Amino acid sequence: MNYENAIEIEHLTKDYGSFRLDDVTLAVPGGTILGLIGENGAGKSTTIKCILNLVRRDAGEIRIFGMDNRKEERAVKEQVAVVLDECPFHELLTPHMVETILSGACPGWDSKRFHSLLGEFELPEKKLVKEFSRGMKMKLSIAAALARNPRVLLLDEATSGLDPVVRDRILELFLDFVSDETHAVLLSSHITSDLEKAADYVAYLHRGKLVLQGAKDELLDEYGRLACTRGEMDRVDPAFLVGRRESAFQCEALVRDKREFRRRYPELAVDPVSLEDLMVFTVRGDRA
Ligand SMILES: Nc1ncnc2c1ncn2[C@@H]1O[C@H](COP(=O)(O)OP(=O)(O)OP(=O)(O)O)[C@@H](O)[C@H]1O
Repeated sequence: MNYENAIEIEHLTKDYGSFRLDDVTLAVPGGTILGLIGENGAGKSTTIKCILNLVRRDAGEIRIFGMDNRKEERAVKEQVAVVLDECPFHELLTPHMVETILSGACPGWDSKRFHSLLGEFELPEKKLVKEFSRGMKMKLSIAAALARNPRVLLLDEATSGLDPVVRDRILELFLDFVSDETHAVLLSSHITSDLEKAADYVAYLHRGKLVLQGAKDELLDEYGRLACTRGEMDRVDPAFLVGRRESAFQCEALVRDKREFRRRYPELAVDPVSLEDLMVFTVRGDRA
């Protein structure tokens, strides 16, 4: 791995007994957004907490722009801002008070940016956090994270409480953020359509293991969706198929190596896939 990478995770393992995050290796190059997808309990938050050192890993290495996240924890913390699915600010604070606290505590704090984001997100500066809706709390957390002027943004389900219009604007802000190659975003989300819009890379965690990862456009290009009769499906080389599902009327499966498949079976139609198809069929394949 080279140090153009903003985040490097190598062989990360965390064993909780009943759950094991198992040998996860991934990299997020500078200037890009990686979408971390996976079902509930797949290990997305555990991965993010390991990057932040909030959870002690059992094995593996994590580097932020080449800095070891344990040996150089302080320097790493200055470069990384995080938005978790819970608002980190006390209920009795106002955005104005949040700014007073964070401007003193965070060396790179950008007051102008914070105020402009508060304005854009229509967040009242003098209202108590406890009177905020879930979406308003999320927006405040995102505004505070961006105003810290980090190089790396980690977002754990940070857009899930937001309406589509606000989510769209926030994705634009993230895309804007990574237009600087010294920045990067790792965004975990169940909303795969958001990742389709914004992510350059996708990593799919399933039961603690990375089952799929790569450049989003390449993954969407490599796979296809096949719907045909059982007789047709039975003729297909199973090596092409992921997560076959049958009903009384038709068979469905994800097809890997779509181009080669089309060459071998020109009579069978293969449709484009979404990230959601990739998730659902891969899990189905695992259960089969
Ligand atoms: N402190 C802990 N002690 C024991 N097990 C834990 C602990 N924290 C998390 N786990 C387990 O680790 C597994 C992965 O949890 P994690 O929160 O990383 O999943 P996730 O992919 O973020 O899920 P979700 O999409 O539901 O937020 C779960 O089975 C969870 O119960």
